[in-house]
Amino acid sequence: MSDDKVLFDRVTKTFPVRAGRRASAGAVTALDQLTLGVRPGEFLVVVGPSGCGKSTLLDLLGGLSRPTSGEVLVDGRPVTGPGLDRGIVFQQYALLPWRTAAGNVAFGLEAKGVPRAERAELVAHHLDLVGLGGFAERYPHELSGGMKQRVAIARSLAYDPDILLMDEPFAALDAQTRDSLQDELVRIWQRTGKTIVFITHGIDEAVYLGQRVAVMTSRPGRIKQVIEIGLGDRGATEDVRSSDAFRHHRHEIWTLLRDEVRAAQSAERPAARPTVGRSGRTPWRALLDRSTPAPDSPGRSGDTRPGPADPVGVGPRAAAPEAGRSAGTAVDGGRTPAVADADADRAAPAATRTEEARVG
Ligand SMILES: Nc1ncnc2c1ncn2[C@@H]1O[C@H](COP(=O)(O)OP(=O)(O)OP(=O)(O)O)[C@@H](O)[C@H]1O
Repeated sequence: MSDDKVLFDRVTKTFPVRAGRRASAGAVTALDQLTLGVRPGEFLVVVGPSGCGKSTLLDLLGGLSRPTSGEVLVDGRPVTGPGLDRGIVFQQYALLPWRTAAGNVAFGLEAKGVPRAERAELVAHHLDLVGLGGFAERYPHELSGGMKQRVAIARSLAYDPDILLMDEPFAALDAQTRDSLQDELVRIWQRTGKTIVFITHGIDEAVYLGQRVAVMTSRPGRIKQVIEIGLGDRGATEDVRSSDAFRHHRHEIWTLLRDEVRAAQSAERPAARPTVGRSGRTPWRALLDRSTPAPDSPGRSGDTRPGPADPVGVGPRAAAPEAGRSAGTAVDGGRTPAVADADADRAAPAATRTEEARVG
């Protein structure tokens, strides 16, 4: 038996796709024979091009869907559904608007049957842990985006899962809030010793947070390479993001991702002729140039972020409360094929607009 806390063992996941206006019915292979181990207590970050199957991977580990073949194992046992041993934090906070911060953190504890007094203690402890000790009685609409995400993290930690699954949790936040939440997350991880699996579009975020970074191929997703990050103690160095080691890892991951991003972007527009802008470059080249400069180029260190400067994604994905990721349930509890089609339809014009903005 492996010593891994989590093991994706030759996992394949396909989704049936209904016939649409422009396509016949078929199947999408999101993950193909993917194998990845996560060590106990490890902070593992997964990065990859848009649509390569990152969220599918996390959903499988969360027990929100099942592999088509292969196995997802936690402590050597197959995952058969959601469980309190795994807490999930999505990009959208998914807080209950009618409950205060404390009420939201208490939610999972109530479901677990934790007695009232113990619950109050755990709620207070975890709100303190995320720096929200003074905000227990605030409702979600009275909290900033960063505070809401802190509440979501506190809620997931409060029922003491072994593994924290995080699907682009900071992608919707501004850069400053994101930086401080990254620091807090590292501190929380060091204090709690949880195993963390963190999905991101951001290379800098991956390098800053991860002990190891797993780089995925374009769809169908596999693990292209796993990079050991040697930055030492984040808290001990004044500005880790400016260090040579940070730049080295950033460049290493960017190089691995470059070809995958190209492949993913051309797959999104199979029928379209490449548009050549005034620069003489194709849109994907312009996107890479604009959003992911050569990592060691001057003045851009620390700049590769999800969002506008996102090198490998096309924007936020919707997230649903912990009961299931998707609002649509037509196929396998994930996004409906109709929504997936619509995503693909939107992607090409967006890319073209970016090119126009750049060269126009
Ligand atoms: N329920 C579903 N039905 C059909 N196709 C799906 C479903 N869920 C995901 N897919 C497809 O599987 C592939 C992987 O999707 P997934 O959301 O896991 O990618 P991702 O890497 O997380 O993307 P992004 O970075 O853009 O969020 C995509 O092509 C997506 O359209």
